[in-house]
Amino acid sequence: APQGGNPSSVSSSSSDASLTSVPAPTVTVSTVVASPTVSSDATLPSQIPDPPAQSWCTSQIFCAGPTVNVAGLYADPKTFVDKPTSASAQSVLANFKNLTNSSSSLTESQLVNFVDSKFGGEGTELEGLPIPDFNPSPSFLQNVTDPLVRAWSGVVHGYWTQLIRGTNQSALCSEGDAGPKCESTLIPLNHTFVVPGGRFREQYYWDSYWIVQGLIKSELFDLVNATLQNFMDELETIGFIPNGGRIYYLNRSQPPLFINMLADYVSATNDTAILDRALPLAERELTWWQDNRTVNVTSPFTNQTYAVARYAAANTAPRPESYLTVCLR
Ligand SMILES: OC[C@H]1O[C@H](O[C@H]2O[C@H](CO)[C@@H](O)[C@H](O)[C@H]2O)[C@H](O)[C@@H](O)[C@@H]1O
Repeated sequence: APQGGNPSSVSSSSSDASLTSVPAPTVTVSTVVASPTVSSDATLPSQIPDPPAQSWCTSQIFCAGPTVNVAGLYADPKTFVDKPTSASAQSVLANFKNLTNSSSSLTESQLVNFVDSKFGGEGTELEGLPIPDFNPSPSFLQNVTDPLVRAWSGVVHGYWTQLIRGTNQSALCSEGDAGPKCESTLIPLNHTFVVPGGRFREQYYWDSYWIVQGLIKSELFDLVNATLQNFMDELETIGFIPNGGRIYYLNRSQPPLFINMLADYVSATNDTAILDRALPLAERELTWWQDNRTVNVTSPFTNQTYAVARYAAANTAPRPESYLTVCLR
């Protein structure tokens, strides 16, 4: 949903013939324009120390280094960190340095101009995708007896068409022959995925567990498979499944529900072939939790020692996507 300011949209819609019985989806990917709460000639607070560098996110634009987010340009600090640069990181950083060197007191409007000229729309590395063979009337709907609830369930079922994303390969920041073209916080995924929506533009770990429950009811099994393939890719390349599909989530996890999603998918489809790849990776995830998130706790009452898994993050800086929210507390 738009989050303040006049929405500027990048839309994609489907004309897939199999969707003729439901309205073709129009997916708004990019939404927000700057809406600072102070006047445009207000100067930025000086002497704000840079967030300390974090080994799990070395981006000097989005995680460490001087941050644009001190200016509060957007109602939601996640907006800025979801904007890919439109030039190489090196040139964006040099430009920012010039700007701060040339003026002892940078103003809000100078910063708005800088961001508008050096960054693209948030989420533009993603694209809305149609659902091939979307069935507007899956069998679970026939079992809903109350006509009002059935109609409402049909509307909710239709929301899937708004939430399907892929990595927009043509907008992806990657190092080509001529060097890096841009920098982005997106963790690119090879397969289609389902997003929670609104400011949550990427795949999330435990949201996907609930999403999978719904996709199975909606008979969208290929999307469940794609969700699992993305998580398996992450287990292979990252070693665990991060909180969400952005680099600023790389030190956080969510409840490890991959194995539950896998079990639900296999029960619903009998696609046991997936297990060849999935089971060793499920083991790898368990080992990661044992090695990285498990502590021994001894009961003062029984003197028994238990291995307890818990959430933890090695972090000494504000969360990039919640920068001012944390700093103003
Ligand atoms: O629906 C996605 C997730 O939304 C919330 O958490 C996310 O936003 C928080 C603030 O930016 C951030 O700290 C957290 O790491 C993100 O996952 C919600 O709390 C989650 O339960 C949910 O998965």
